[in-house]
Amino acid sequence: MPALIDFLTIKSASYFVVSALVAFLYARNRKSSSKLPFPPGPPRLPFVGNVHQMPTTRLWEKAEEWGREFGDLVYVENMGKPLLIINSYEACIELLNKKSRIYSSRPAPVMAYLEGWGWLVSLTPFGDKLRKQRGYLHRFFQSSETLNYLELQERETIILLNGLMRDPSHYERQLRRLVGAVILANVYGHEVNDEGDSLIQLGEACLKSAATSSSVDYAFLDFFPWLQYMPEWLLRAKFQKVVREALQLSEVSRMGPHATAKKQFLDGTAKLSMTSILLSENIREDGSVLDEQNIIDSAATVFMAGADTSVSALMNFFLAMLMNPDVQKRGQEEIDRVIGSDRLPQIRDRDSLPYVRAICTELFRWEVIVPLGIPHYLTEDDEYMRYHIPAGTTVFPNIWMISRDPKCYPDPLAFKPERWLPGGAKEGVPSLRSEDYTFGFGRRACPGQKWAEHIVFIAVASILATFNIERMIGLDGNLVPLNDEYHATIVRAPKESQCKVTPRSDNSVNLIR
Ligand code: HEM
Repeated sequence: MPALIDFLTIKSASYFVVSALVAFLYARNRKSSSKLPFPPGPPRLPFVGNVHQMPTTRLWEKAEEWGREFGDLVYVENMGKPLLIINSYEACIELLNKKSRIYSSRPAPVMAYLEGWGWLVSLTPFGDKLRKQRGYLHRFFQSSETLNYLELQERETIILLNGLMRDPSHYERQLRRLVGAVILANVYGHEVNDEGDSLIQLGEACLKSAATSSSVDYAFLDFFPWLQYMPEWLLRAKFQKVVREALQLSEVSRMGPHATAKKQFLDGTAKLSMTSILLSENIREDGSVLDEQNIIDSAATVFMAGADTSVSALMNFFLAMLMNPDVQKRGQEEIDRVIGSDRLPQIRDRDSLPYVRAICTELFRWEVIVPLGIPHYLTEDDEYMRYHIPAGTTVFPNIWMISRDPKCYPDPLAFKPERWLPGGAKEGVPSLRSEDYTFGFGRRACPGQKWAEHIVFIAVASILATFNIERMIGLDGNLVPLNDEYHATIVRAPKESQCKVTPRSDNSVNLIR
C-alpha cells in the first residue's frame, strides 16, 4: 500500500507540474495574441494570476472594491483563466447586449457537471439547443397568456395570507410555499397542498446541492480537472461524496416530476401546464415525443432558477418593512385609498398603485438578489475601449455595483421607494430602472422576469393590505435585533428575522378567510 501511495502521489505531483506548465504557457501565449493591453486590474503574479486575491465568498464585494480603483472594466486571472468584471450599466449594454453573438455562452464549471447539473438551461452553451429551450421558457413565463398564471398567483397568494395568519413567525416557509406552488402548477400541473409538499422539498434540496457546485471550495477542479480522477482516500477532499449525493438529486429532480406529469397526460388527468401543453403538441403517433429532452430540461430548470430568486425578493420585502415602518404605512394608505377594504388587491390594480409599484422596483434594486449575475462566456477575441479581451474569458456583470451607484441613486443603501415616483424625490426619477439590470443582459437575460415581477407585486400588495409587519420587543423591553445576514451563493438571500406579523383588523381577517 505505501508503494501505491507513493506512486499515486508522484503521479499526481507530476500531473500538477505538467498542468501548471501548460497553464503557464497558455497564459503567456494569450498575452502575446494582441497588441492591445488587457483591461486594467490588480497586478497579477506569474502563473497563478490573482488567485491569492480572490475571496472565498462574496466576490461582488471585492469586485466593487476593484471597480472603485480600476473603473468600468476589471480584468483578473485565476491560474491562467481570464475573468472580466463589468462595473457599469453602459459597458454591460455595449458588450453583453450589443455584442451578444460572442458574449452569450456560459463557462462550464467542472463541479456542476460532475454533480449532473449540466442539463440546466442556465449552463447550456450558446447555440440551437439554447434557442429551443429559451423559446419554451419565453412562451410560458414572459407572457401570462399561455398559462393564465396571474389568476393562479392571486389564488395562491390568498393561501399565503392564510398561512401567515396561522403561522406568523415562519414567514420564509410561507413564501417558499407560495412560489413553489405556482411554479410547480405552471410547469407540471402539480398541486401543492401544504408546506411539506414532497416536490417543494425536493426542489429545496436541489437548490442547496446546486449551490455547493458553485462554491469556491471546488474551484480547484476548474484549474486541475484531472484531480476528479484521484481516488477519494488519496485526495482527502470530500467532493466525491458530495458529487455522489448530488448526482442522485439532479437526476430525480430532472426526470421524476416529468414522468408523473407525462403519466397524467397519457391518462387524460393532467392539468394545464407547460409540460402538458408541450407534450400535446409534440407527441407522435408511436407515443414518442419530439424534442422531449429539451422540454424536460427547460421545465426542470424553472424551479431551480425561479424559486430561490423570487423568495429572496419577498424576504427582502419583510426586512425592508421592518426597517422602514413609514414606507409600510404609506403603502397601506395607498391601498386603503385606492382599493378600499372590501376586496384584496389584484394584479390588474398595478397601474393605480404607483407607490406599491415603487416599493417593488426598489426591492429589485436594494440588496440585489443575483449580485454578479450568472457569468457569461466570451467565445471569440474582442476589443473594447482599446483593450483586448481574449476568447475564453468568463464575464461577470457587476449588478451589485450598478445598483449602488450614488450618481444614479443618491443614498444608495437606503430603501427609498420615493426615488421611483415623479416628483417624489428632489433628484427626480432615476433614468436607470432596477428591472433593466437585476434580471441580467442580452441573449441570456432572465426568461422569468415578467413572472417574477407579477408574483412579487401581488404578494407585496396583498400583505400590505392585510398585515402589519413589526419588530418584536424582547423580554428586556428592547427591540429584538434584525437578522441582516445573507446566505451568499450565486443568489444572495436574506435570513429570516424574528418579527410580529398580525392582521391589520377584523375586516382583514374576514377578507383573508
Ligand atoms: C426575482 C426573481 C429573479 C431574479 C432576480 C432573476 C435573475 C436572473 C439573472 C440575473 C439571470 C442571469 C441573466 C444573465 O445571464 O445575464 C437569470 C437567469 C435565468 N433565470 Fe431568472 N431571475 C428571477 C426569477 C426567475 C424565474 C421566476 C424564472 C422562471 C421562469 C427564472 C428563470 C431563469 C433562467 C432559466 C435563467 C437562465 C437563462 C439562460 O441561461 O439563458 N428566473 N435570472
